[in-house]
Amino acid sequence: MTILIEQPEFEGGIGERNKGPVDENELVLDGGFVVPETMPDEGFVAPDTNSFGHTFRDYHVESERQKGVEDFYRTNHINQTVDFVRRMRGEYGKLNKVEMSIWECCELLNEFVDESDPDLDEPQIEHLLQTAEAIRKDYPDEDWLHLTGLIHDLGKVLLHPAFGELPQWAVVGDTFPVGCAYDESIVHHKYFLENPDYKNPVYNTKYGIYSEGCGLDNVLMSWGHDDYMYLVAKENKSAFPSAGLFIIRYHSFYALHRADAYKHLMNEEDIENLKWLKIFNKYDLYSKSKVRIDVEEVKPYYLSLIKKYFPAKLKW
Ligand SMILES: O[C@H]1[C@H](O)[C@@H](O)[C@H](O)[C@@H](O)[C@H]1O
Ligand SMILES: [Fe+2]
Ligand SMILES: [Fe+2]
Repeated sequence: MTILIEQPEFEGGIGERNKGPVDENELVLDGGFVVPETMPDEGFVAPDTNSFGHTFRDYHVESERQKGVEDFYRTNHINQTVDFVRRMRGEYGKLNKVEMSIWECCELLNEFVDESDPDLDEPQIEHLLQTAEAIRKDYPDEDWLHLTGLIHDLGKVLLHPAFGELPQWAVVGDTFPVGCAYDESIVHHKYFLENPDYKNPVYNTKYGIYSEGCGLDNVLMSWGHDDYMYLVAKENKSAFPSAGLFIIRYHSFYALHRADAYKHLMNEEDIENLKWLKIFNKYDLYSKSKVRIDVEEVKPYYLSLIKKYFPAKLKW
């Protein structure tokens, strides 16, 4: 791994700002993948409870961990503004922090535990492999989807000192559009009241700075591991499909893929890609368990996928 640059300053004064109108990137649909209609008989079975014995994504259960999660969302919702997102995209979109392979990044994540997650407190590499292996059971032929499972959370590397050691609220948790009204279905919605954009008439309407059917790639999402990994995968990809990029960018956008909010911003391509995202979510969420994967055993398979879809070293 080559660390190219010292970490950027986090508060204020970050690099060039994205001043212009929303300048997001194009998602080109490959159209090559058709969602299979039948499922194999014996596949991944989603459990009823998470690794703490609670139902999944229950943000109101009484527990020590849940208090931390609620605290996390309070800070997240207060600070994720249009200005903040533009600043982060401008800075991290340069991809000039580190050069390393995908597998090196998986290993870097070993030390981090996600404070926003009520369902899992294992190191992240476990979660990546659990997700990928669960998908592999049910969709053995969709190797790009296995790889998506492996890499979808790699953006959490923003927590690492080489990436500016961003605070958890700027890296993990559910995501949502900024620049238009925050939908009520977003977890712990009440904390948006203290977000300066909440009172800004340019941003607090149904469409805000967007328009009907403008396409999600034109929408600024709250900043974190999803958007960052999307930028990395998009800029470094050789053969990785756009459905995979879509999953990476929106996998934490539960208001969309679980609550059907923000549909008015979607275009035709988004509607197609959402089918894959909904499939993916099952494995991302319900594979969270205490069952450990033997990393050395599955490593050769994932290295072969990485080689097929990405260059040996990526710019991060
Ligand atoms: O707590 C989790 C976690 O950070 C995941 O990586 C993210 O995708 C989820 O949406 C979030 O709620
Ligand atoms: Fe995630
Ligand atoms: Fe995940």
